[in-house]
Amino acid sequence: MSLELKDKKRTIGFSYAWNGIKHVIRTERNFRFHLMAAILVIIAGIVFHISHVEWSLVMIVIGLVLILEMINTAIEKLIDYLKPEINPAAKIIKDISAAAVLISAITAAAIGLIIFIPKIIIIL
Ligand SMILES: Nc1ncnc2c1ncn2[C@@H]1O[C@H](COP(=O)(O)OP(=O)(O)OP(=O)(O)O)[C@@H](O)[C@H]1O
Repeated sequence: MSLELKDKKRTIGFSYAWNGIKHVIRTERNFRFHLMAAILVIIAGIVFHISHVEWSLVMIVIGLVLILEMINTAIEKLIDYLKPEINPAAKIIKDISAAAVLISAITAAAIGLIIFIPKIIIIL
């Protein structure tokens, strides 16, 4: 495959991914909430001068929550496409997918508290 064709395919791949990101921002309230929370945590990280290791942990959990929120949305859409009617299997698939997001959010909140609470206590 020529270098030019490879570049073109890569650009098209990015544009599809960007399209997916725009879609979840526009349509998913939970995703917007997690994105806002991520922005606030990044601002807090700058304000409190967190360390490189702390930044790495913050970035990992922010990525984890946003990625799982997107996968959850994709699973919901897939189920709605394949099984739009009420169905017990559809229910449990969606419930498990939502539970994955919840666990990632709890993990992120726990890491946020571990990093920021001691810094807030020092200020107070
Ligand atoms: N086809 C279905 N059959 C049975 N239960 C369903 C079905 N679709 C959704 N549910 C139940 O409703 C819950 C909410 O599903 P829904 O697709 O509305 O997602 P949501 O959490 O409201 O996400 P969003 O707000 O992003 O649409 C599911 O977790 C599941 O328990």
